Amino acid sequence: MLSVKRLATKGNVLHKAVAQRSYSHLNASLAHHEYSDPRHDKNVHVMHSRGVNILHDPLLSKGTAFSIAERERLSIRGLVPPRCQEMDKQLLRVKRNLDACETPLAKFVFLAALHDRNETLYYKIIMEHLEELAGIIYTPTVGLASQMSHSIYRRSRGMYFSSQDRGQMSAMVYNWPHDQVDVIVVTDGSRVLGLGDLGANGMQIPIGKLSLYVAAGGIRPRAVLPVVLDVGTNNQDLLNDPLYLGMSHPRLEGEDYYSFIDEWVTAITSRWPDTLIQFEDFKYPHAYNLLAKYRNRITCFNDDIQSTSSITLAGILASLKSRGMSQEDLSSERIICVGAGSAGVGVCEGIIDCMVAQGRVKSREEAYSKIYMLDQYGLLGNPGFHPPNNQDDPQSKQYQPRPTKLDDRQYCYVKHDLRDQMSLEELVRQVKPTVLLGLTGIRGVFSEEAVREMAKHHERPVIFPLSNPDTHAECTAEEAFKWTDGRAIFASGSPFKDVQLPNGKIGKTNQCNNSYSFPGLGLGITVSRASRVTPNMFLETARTIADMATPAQLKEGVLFPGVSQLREVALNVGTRVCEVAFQEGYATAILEQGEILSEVVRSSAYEPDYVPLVYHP
Ligand SMILES: O=C([O-])CC(=O)C(=O)O
Ligand SMILES: [Mg+2]
Repeated sequence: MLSVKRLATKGNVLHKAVAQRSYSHLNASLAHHEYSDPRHDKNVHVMHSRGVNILHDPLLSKGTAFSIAERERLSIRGLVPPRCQEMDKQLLRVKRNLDACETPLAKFVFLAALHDRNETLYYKIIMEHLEELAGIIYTPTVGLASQMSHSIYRRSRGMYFSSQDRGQMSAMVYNWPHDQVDVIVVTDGSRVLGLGDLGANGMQIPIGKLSLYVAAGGIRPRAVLPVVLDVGTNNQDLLNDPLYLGMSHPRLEGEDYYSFIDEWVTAITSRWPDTLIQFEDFKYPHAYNLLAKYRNRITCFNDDIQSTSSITLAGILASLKSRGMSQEDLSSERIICVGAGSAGVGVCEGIIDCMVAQGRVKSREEAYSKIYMLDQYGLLGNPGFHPPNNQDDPQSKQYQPRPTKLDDRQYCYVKHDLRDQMSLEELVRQVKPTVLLGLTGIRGVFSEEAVREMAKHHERPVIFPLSNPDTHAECTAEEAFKWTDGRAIFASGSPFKDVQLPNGKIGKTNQCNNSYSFPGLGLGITVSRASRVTPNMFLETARTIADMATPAQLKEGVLFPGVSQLREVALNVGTRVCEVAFQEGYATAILEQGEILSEVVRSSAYEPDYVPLVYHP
């Protein structure tokens, strides 16, 4: 294993070589090492081929920015317009064209095409306008783009493994052209955001997540791999659509499903043993079962369960400070979580982990007692407490037990002293929660009655409608502020604009999305080459982010730095995750004496700048 220090030195050697224009001494072994150097994108890129293919390779192309000397060196003289244009002019052109697109979906298609032509320029524009463009390449527009993916399809990106590839996957992985893959985001498209089963159309989600891994987390564009596992779909509209691009059969389930995933994991880890695998948008309970199966075997985590949990915990911890309390007061909160799927259960587990780690609860069971969970039927409560059905009154709501039993993870939240399936409104009246979390994927679940009731009992009710995209959030920011007379501390999964309040003040919104947590996690794991992703890494991610807002921001209800600061957030999180990886003994990179981790992490992060291209046959 090359140490972090030695990798840096290799980069410097190459850099010097370019400065002196003495390319001839770059021997094959250096050129080979260049491919395993996480920083080589910053220094020089050694090419083994030249000609028009370079123009058409989005990882290498500079479009009109190739210098005359480079055009000569790479045999592309005459294949681009005569004037060499630096990146600033290219950015101007791209931004003008982007602004002329009339709809968010048109912007999405435009940016995807840029991604396919010139990745450096794509990341430059994304990073310069992160706040504006995150809403296009990521939630909410990526949700619409996923629904429409088969209609807007232009060019393939990433890899698809489908039910027709069984038995072939360990050979197929070698079709991917890059030997080093640092991060894979994989989905089976079974629960895409709050939009349900979108089958192979789910590919837009790994692509969007990995764009943020690069833009915010500083992972190199050539080292990311988006993947769809196409095990069929139960979405009848897609199955009936002649343009749909995925397999045309219902989803594999049971043993067929799990052995399919197993074949894929084996194939991937045989080619890239130290890659980080992020499981994304798998439906409940597959999401949990896969995490339980692989978390202690390979470097992996589930984004919806673990990184959503981490950022939600960060939001609650920061909200404690903004309400004049300390983060250590977490276990004095009363939390209602509406949603008992992968994100709902995952978010609550993270909160419980933190309560236990803080040591203010006597047991994990006591921590569970602080969180009230509802599914689509209502509170997970005690069926025995239900009044008997009134057979004589056909109008009265008849109690029906849930059609499927709660599993062990959900069962931990059952409140034995409260009636099963109690409505949110009634529960709020009884419990007077301090925090309301929404992870249902259903607009309108946070009713006016429930929110107003909550606001009667607390000066600053914490209202987090976390479902994505914005059209599926449990309530809007306008509603939350209106129903609480502007007093809510508000965070949503997808962005909402700040709200002008009748008293002239501004109701500040926060975006509580896992894009604050996963890019830094990936950076920390890539730099430390951690072999496992551990609960402490998520806990520390939450603590790191919760400590970033200033006292003045907290006072106004701002919990996190804005989306434009995602790179800074990721560098902080990445450094902390790296430290945890070394402390817990999972780091396999070697840190030289005297190296400062935060600097190693910062200097490892990719920057979208054109680097000299050198031809070396
Ligand atoms: O993608 C997002 O915006 C957050 C997320 O993971 C989800 O909602 O599934
Ligand atoms: Mg997700």
